[in-house]
Amino acid sequence: MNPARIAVVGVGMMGADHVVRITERTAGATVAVLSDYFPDKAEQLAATIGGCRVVGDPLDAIADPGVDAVVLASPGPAHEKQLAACLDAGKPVMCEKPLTTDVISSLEIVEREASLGRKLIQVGFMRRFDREYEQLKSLIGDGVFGRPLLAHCVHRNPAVPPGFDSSMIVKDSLVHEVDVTRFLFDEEITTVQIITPRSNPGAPVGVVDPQIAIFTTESGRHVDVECFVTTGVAYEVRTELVGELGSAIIGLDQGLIRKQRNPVQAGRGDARRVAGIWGGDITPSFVERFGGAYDVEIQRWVNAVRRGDNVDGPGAWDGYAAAAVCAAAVTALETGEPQRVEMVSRASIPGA
Ligand SMILES: NC(=O)c1ccc[n+]([C@@H]2O[C@H](COP(=O)([O-])OP(=O)(O)OC[C@H]3O[C@@H](n4cnc5c(N)ncnc54)[C@H](O)[C@@H]3O)[C@@H](O)[C@H]2O)c1
Ligand SMILES: O[C@H]1[C@H](O)[C@@H](O)[C@H](O)[C@@H](O)[C@H]1O
Repeated sequence: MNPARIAVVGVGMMGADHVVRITERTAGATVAVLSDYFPDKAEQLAATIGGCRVVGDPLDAIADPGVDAVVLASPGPAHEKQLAACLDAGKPVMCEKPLTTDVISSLEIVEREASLGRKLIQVGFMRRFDREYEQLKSLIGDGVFGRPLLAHCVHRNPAVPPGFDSSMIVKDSLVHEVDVTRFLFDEEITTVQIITPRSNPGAPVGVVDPQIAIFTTESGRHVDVECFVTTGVAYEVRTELVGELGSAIIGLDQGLIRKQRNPVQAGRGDARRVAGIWGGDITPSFVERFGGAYDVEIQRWVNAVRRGDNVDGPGAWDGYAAAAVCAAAVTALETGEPQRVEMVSRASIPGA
């Protein structure tokens, strides 16, 4: 089978990382074309990897007959047009989150893809490919903790780029916990509230940081998230899942830590930690924390592309659902009131 010929559109931090990933660590794929709003940037990167062409206009890169599939790592506002071009060309695309930057255009993309009868879009919610998140998901599937009841999440960044505002904490950072909630519990989020404690003096002027988000899901589960993006410390992403019969936490550099009723002494309220100690390293950024997850994400996507299958990772619907929750969360942030998430039903779009 020939390698999949990939165009990478947008070669900034994330795009350049994917170029190295595809070139050095992905089987069955080759970077054929690079494209960026600043072609010089693409030229410089192309010179370091060799064997690929630079195409100035991203839409030409997508339509290029020498390209089988596209990695979109341009900024969110560029995604709508570029995704539409991928659908028009019938090419699979791995689109970094967000799908698009608003709910209406996200829904349009869902409808457009559904009308083709093929799943071409994967959204870059890489946590679904992280080993620890996969372990949490399997624990739920195995019923080890009975039914899951709630989750507590922490999402801390040492710093954010210039221009990052309060709503971007929702749309750029909290969006990952939105997807984690939907992934773990397999149901939609129905309400969202944002609580704003006293702001960190180290946050840029006007940026409301930290934020505490509270989600309620269709079946009444609760998820709370501390999103704090200017800690000045390190990159910390933790999720603790609490079920009827026990709990488990990931993100402590200890692997998954489980607490459950002692099977021997069950009934006496006894609990034991199955593994782990406190302490360990904290990753400096998402590149280290989720490097393995990005590798798996891209490899599985490439495998699906080569088989000619529908992509099987998080798709356009997941991107739309995340956009709908984030829109409600931004309103919740602005008003201080809990908000209902407004979404169309999936069943109303055949093929979505
Ligand atoms: N999954 C994750 O953990 C993760 C992490 C970081 C960023 N992201 C996402 O990746 C995308 C890129 O983020 P980044 O941090 O690499 O940003 P970046 O600013 O470092 O890179 C973006 C690149 O796109 C180029 N560009 C701008 N407009 C363009 C256009 N219309 N067409 C093509 N190229 C264009 C820029 O010149 C730049 O080189 C965003 O959607 C972001 O949300 C995801
Ligand atoms: O764009 C990044 C990226 O999505 C990271 O995974 C997230 O942890 C950061 O908060 C966000 O700014």
